[in-house]
Amino acid sequence: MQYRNKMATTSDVLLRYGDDAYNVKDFDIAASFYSSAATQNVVSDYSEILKKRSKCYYKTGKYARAFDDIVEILKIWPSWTEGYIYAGSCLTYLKDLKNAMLMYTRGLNLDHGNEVIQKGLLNVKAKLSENGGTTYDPLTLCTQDAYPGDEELVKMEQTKLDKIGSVEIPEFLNVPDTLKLRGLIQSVCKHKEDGDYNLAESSLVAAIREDADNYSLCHVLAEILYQKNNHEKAFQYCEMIPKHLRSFDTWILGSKIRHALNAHVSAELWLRYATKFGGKRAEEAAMVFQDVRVQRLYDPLTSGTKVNIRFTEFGRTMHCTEELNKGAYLFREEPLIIAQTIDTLDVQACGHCGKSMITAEQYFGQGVFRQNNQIRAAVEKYWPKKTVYSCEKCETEVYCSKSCRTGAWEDYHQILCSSTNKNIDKLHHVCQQFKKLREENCRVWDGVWNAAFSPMTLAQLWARIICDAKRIAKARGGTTPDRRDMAKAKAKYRRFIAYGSARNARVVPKMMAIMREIFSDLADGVTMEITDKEFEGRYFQIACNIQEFADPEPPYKSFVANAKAKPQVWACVSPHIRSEPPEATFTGLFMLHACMNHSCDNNAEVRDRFVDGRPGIALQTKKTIAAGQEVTISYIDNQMCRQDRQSWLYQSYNFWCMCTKCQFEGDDSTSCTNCKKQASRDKLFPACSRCHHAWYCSSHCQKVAWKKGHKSICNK
Ligand SMILES: C[S@@+](CC[C@H](N)C(=O)[O-])C[C@H]1O[C@@H](n2cnc3c(N)ncnc32)[C@H](O)[C@@H]1O
Repeated sequence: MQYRNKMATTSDVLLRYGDDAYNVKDFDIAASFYSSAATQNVVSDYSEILKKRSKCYYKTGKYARAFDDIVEILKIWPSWTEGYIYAGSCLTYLKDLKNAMLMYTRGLNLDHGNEVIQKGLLNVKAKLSENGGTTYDPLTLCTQDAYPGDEELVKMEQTKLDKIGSVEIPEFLNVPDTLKLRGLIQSVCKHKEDGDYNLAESSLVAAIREDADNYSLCHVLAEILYQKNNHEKAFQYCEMIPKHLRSFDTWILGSKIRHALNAHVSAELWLRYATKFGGKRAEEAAMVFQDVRVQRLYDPLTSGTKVNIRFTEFGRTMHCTEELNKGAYLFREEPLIIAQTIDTLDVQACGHCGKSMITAEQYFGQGVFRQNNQIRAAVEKYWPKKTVYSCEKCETEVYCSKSCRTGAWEDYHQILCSSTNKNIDKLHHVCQQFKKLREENCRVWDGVWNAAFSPMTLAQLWARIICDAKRIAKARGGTTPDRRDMAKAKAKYRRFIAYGSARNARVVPKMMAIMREIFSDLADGVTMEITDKEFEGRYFQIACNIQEFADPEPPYKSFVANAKAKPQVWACVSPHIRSEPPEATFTGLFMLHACMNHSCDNNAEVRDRFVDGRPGIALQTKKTIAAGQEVTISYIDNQMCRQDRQSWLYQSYNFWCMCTKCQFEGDDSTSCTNCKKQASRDKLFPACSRCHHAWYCSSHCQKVAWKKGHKSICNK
């Protein structure tokens, strides 16, 4: 980076440049010249420039910036009705609906009959009621905190970036030739308009040589080079802009360039600046930050699959990378942690991998098994022989192999084994007691437990973190994990969103106490403090992301297949075959699966499948999914009516579903599903004759709704 003579270009010239660019609809360049003009105090009509610039921002979708300018103008000129319309519209785009309403209302106070304002207001009100007051805000749930090890990564990335170097600009002593500069800028605008980026690039290079202090030009050139995928050159021009002169857009552009150059952590660094200095646009920067982070964390996980993960207004979302037909598989995945569901604890299964080890006695029931010799003979011959490996110390947990037993010990059981942790028995006892309560249809055990998932899942999670931290400490030659080791061990779980409204630490204080006891007294000087916050956070992580799954090939399946092949055997076995056999079901946390949002009209389904020889899950399409389309699953039973679906989702996951099915199905015949008109008590609205899940006040409303979306969800 060279230091050059500063030579300001006068404001009226900058204004003219801006107008030239505006006239050829190059609003980005126009805005950058208006910005330069606005910073020069000699300009007589400041609000006129802001007006021009806000229009450029508005036209290029930079609504927060446009809004900021409009507010400035309104301070000078509060009776500018059009300003309130623009402001309302910007805020609507920015989803700040309450303030949008305020702006429109102020405009309406000035001009009561203004139809544009009235329309804007109606639109905002409709959007507000659509949102149903949801509080889900993925940006506040996903922080910008660095990951352990990011510091070292940034240094490595910077060394690589330094090698790209900077642009050599000769020292200028002469005053820029404004006429020549204007000509060059006009040709930049023209070439950009014609889509000829090569010519635009060479004119910009010449313009920068003429007026190297014009960092707007460096920004525009870097942007063009970035679009042309010439990331290294783009980086060089972006680097020319000194830190204190970088605009919000430059921080964003710089981060994109770094991201393209595989300097993902540096990109995050630039985006932190963009968020910090973004003012009203901070949210925009925060979205880009999360998207960059999501790509850095998830692209390695999705390589070789047919999906990718991106960040949208609904947080992490999964998308198809190619068009897929119904029945296609998207990916398979193994769980990060698993725990057997409380209801199925009687069915023997491997505690480490989840393989079913159901015995013939458990399957047929003790009575049948003991009294029926033929069954016992068939079992002897055809039931797969499984050796059960118990934990050698506690004999409580069982495994399907020696390697699972060793794996379990290394991964978590050394913390949760009653031989080393006396308090774990309390948790086992609670699980058994709660199982009994659930058999009596009790879903909540006051103060002890209230969730559908087993509390053992929580214990597993903490135990795995401790075991990982111990491994990390050992690898660096330490004996006891320190804070950094713990942070590293916890890092992978940061991918799981934690969202909910109940204060579970207060709702189930007895479980909190049990967990505190289990994790307070660990050997080797290791501690895990289960604070209220830690408990709440982990509880919600599990509640929001858990998935039930089971061994796809439990022993009875091969028994049935073998027995069926022998008619004589089958004749005696078949009367005892169970239509709903007892299953050992597990709940698990899966990294990719946890990125899938819910839709009541989901396009994919979770299947039980083996992954590397162990029970896991596979995602299968339910209908054709286009490339780029979001992949959704259902968190609930979609056969329920709209009202039930909505309340289940709100109670369990804290959001109001806004999927197509929820939008284009109604609740009952008392209101029109399309226009929301209320029916009179003696004349309710007729239902859609096909699906009976939508009600309309007129055939006009029915036709409108059909076209708008009912068509896609109307099933016989
Ligand atoms: C398994 S996560 C799905 C991925 C999530 N978007 C993320 O960023 O991690 C489940 C959480 O995502 C949110 N979510 C899922 N589907 C949604 C939807 N249709 N509308 C709003 N929020 C949704 C809820 O907060 C839910 O608890």
